[in-house]
Amino acid sequence: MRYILAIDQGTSSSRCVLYDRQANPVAMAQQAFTQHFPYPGWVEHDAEEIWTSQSGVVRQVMQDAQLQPDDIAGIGITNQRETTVIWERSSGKPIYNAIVWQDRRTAEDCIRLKQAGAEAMVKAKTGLLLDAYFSATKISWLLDHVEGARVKAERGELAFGTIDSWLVWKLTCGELHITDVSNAARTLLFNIDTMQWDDDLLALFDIPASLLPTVKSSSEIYGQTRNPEIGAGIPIAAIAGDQQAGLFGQLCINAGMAKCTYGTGSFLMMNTGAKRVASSHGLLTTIAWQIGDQIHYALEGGVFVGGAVIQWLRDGLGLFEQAADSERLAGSVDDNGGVYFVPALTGLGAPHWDPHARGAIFGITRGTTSAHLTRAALESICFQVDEVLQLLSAESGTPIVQLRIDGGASANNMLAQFQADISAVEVVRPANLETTALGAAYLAGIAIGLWTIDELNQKWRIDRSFHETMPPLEVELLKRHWLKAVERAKDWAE
Ligand SMILES: Nc1ncnc2c1ncn2[C@@H]1O[C@H](COP(=O)(O)OP(=O)(O)O)[C@@H](O)[C@H]1O
Ligand SMILES: O=P(O)(O)OC[C@H](O)CO
Repeated sequence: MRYILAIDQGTSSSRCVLYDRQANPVAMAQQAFTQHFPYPGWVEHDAEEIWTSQSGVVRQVMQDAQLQPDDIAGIGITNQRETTVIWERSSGKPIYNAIVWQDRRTAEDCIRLKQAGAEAMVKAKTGLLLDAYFSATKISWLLDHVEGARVKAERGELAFGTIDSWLVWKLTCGELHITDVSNAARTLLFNIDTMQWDDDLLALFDIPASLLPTVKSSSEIYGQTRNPEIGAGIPIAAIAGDQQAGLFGQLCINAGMAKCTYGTGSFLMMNTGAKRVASSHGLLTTIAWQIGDQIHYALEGGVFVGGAVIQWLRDGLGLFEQAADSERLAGSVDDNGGVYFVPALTGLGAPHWDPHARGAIFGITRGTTSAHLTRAALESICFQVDEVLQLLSAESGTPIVQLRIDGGASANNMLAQFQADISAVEVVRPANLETTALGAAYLAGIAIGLWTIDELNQKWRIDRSFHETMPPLEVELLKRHWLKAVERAKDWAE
């Protein structure tokens, strides 16, 4: 019996899931790690702690299932994207904490580059926008602010990687410095037409090419583990960014299929097949995956605060004890009572991209209760997703009729029903909600020859699907108020 091990390195925790030959999950371990917030708007992780938490859960799963390295046919890696690590090639030590995708410290740098007219080129080559979210300005910041870093980088002594590269480096004890196309496509340095690191972009951000990893496909045997903490000789067989792995794990394998992950943020992604669809409304064009020489592109919209608004009601306001209690509380009233909550707690992502927007609650009256507030918060997750969904349908030219959902907040039936109502789509929740790890495992199993895409497609199992029931006039009224609220929350912070 041989197993596939999926490493899922997320923003708040490191997870490991073990799958058997039929791709059934058989063991799982998870460990949270420290979030560092040194200044307002800054978010860092200790890259060494990422490794120790990740290797810890891998060891735990192997122990629980009583496995030796020989029992594992391959490892698939999936990871929080854009988060930037630079380390010394000789010692393998990071020169600074990892700068996390949520970190806004380079927002002003991006504004300056935009004012200098760089955005059109960046967008044409990368499919992305000039925003602090992506890796490039984080790399420049590290080179400019860590003493001696730029000189060392120019001498070829440093390596840059997103979290996948860092994990592969650690797994192979520095033998491999690689990434895959789906992660490279999030750096602002990778040309998604030529599928190469781009000299013009490297010059724009003043980044030496010697820092960069070699770019590989998302599903192939790159090499073997060498690290004694895990065990030697296990093939590393897949790498994909977590949203792209989620799209694959949801088996959205054909053009036009879309998924939404409702986690801390909400991430919508549509497979656009071999076609690169450009957006003129703030969506991102990106690479979904490469298998063999076949590349799938995707159109994406990321909403920064999704389930996190429920966390805030729980931890910041103490309205309930568990996130799941939000469903009962919100369900205790018939409607939102005219309350609209714009959860722009860290600014607004797609499609507005307003770093200066802030959270705001509108329509409060003397009759407003915690139940209305909670209902408005849940609805806000869906309104934000709906804005992206409508744009995805319009810009891709393929109206979304079915949305496959996953992530922690997708367990909330009220949320799923409201999404179906306001977006007029069938919302489908699969039986296995760990789609990110599953996608990484699928990609690894394909590389090893354990299964084919067609076989995987047979494994798709639905937990529940939700259909629209709300009268169109009511939907229109709700959306009109939502848009009014969003406009008022914009451009607040100075
Ligand atoms: N039943 C629920 N209803 C609404 N929100 C929920 C529910 N369960 C979890 N959440 C929210 O989902 C998020 C956790 O989802 P998860 O997929 O684990 O996130 P991540 O991978 O981003 O850490 C939290 O922000 C939490 O508030
Ligand atoms: O770790 P997650 O699930 O919050 O995902 C983070 C995304 O990859 C950021 O782009």
